[in-house]
Amino acid sequence: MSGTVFFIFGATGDLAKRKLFPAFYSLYREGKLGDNFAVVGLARRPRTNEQFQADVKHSIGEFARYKIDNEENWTSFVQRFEYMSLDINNIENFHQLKKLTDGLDEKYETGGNRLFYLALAPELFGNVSANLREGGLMDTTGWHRLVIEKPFGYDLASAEKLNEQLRQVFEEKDIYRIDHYLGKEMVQNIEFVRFANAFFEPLWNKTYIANIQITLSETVGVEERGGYYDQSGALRDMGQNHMLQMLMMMAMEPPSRLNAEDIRDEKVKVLRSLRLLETVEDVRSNTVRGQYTTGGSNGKPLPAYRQEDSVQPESTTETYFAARVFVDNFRWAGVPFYIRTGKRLPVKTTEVVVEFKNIPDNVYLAKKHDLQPNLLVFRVNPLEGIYMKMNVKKPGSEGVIIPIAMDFCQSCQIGINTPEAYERLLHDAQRGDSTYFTRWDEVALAWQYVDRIAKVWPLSPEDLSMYPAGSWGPERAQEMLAEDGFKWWPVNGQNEGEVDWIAEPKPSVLT
Ligand SMILES: NC(=O)C1=CN([C@@H]2O[C@H](COP(=O)(O)OP(=O)(O)OC[C@H]3O[C@@H](n4cnc5c(N)ncnc54)[C@H](OP(=O)(O)O)[C@@H]3O)[C@@H](O)[C@H]2O)C=CC1
Ligand SMILES: O=C1O[C@H](COP(=O)(O)O)[C@@H](O)[C@H](O)[C@H]1O
Repeated sequence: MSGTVFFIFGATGDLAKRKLFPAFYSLYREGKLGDNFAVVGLARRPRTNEQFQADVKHSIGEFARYKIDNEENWTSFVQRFEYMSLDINNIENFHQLKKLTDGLDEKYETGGNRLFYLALAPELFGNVSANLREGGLMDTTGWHRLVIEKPFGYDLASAEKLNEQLRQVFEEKDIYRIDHYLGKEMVQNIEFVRFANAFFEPLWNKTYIANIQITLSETVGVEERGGYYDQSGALRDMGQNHMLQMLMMMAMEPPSRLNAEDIRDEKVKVLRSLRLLETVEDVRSNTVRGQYTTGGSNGKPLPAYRQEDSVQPESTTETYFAARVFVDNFRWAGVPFYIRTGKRLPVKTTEVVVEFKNIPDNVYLAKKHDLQPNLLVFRVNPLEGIYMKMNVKKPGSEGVIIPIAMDFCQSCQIGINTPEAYERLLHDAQRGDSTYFTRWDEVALAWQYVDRIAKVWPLSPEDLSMYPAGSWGPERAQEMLAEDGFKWWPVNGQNEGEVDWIAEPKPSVLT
């Protein structure tokens, strides 16, 4: 592993505390950081190195996968963390940072390699990159990479502006735009399951697949992020990035070579094939939006979105979003991809369901009453695994067909040792692998798709449906699938009060 100085801009913030410091520790424990590294924490508030190291220890104690159980090992890790108080807008601070870093390069023999991680509010991204150059931090012979958090812009125009600012300092190949869903084990697994299995690969098309459903449901509300979220909403917060990324992974063609550019080329082709929602009516009939009102979960009352901190009392921001998306290419002609996400839904889960078409008319189908389609389900979060729903003969019966599940629960087997998304992504950025980061053309095309929807929504304010916190969101989302003869399949064994089919399958009786 090449030597590296990591810079965490926003080192006193929530992301650094909950995700980044624990990720560093896991990578260190697994020997993935090498010996030649240092971490510089940067934010405005004053901290001594000792205070900062104590913060890092606290964060790791609370959030890391590994316990701190060896004092010598811990000391060798934490002494590499230094803190400097820096204001993004103060160029003098960047000159001081250069001096500090030149010393660290020498001390840890990093070869001048620098990884700048911006765990900051997006409006600061442009200034940081300009000041990195002005402050001389790019003047070394090693590599210089920028890791940048989402959101990347608010719409296509603002994303373009930000991209131009970054490109004045960094080449595209050195910009690592984070979408943490791409760091999730099961999202990465999609392409392996698809392309490494003879019984899926040939079926992965319009002839055999009826529809694909992607659900990202959350039980939480907007927590402390009301100010940001009220400007953003579910479409921009989750739709533009995580949901379209998963859709791309499901729909892309196999890449010719397993390298970052070839894989991302294939993903981009999916975005280019998305059927744009051209007219107001297209948007209205293919999207659903909602906002939670007061409700409850497990007997606990929950406030309405409009009562949350930093949210406008008359806000029309959507906290729920669903859409019917078409990928207009040969493979997917006519196959709907349904996507939905929302806050304050009944369960926290991310799942992708592939519903296969019914088998051709044969003796079973001709006599069937309640034969259910085969499903392949990717469980992404919080459970990780894959299950398949199949039809089999009920043991001991005469022709009773029951659906059964073949369930591979990866997280049950690997448990707490599953690497966190941020660990993988940090490690990939250090070793220069940008496969699971979003390239500029992906970001731009995703905004182009989302912008059209966002522009049209205000024209039909009556389409914003209110749903009680703790429910499954607007009824219209069920109707949208019913129009096509489909329904949302239960996620995590729950949906609209249905009985979990795994627990209590309804038999189809052959007469
Ligand atoms: N938290 C999360 O789980 C997630 C966060 N993100 C994204 O990550 C980024 C950071 O989020 P989060 O950690 O939650 O935000 P926080 O508000 O918790 O932290 C912001 C950080 O920025 C620093 N900061 C603010 N202004 C300046 C300045 N002028 N100069 C230097 N430092 C400054 C703050 O420190 P100080 O006040 O001391 O200067 C603080 O360390 C955002 O882009 C967010 O959208 C993305 C996904 C998840
Ligand atoms: O990017 C975001 O993701 C989280 C959900 O992430 P998960 O890994 O917990 O599923 C979401 O809560 C947040 O609003 C959004 O900004």
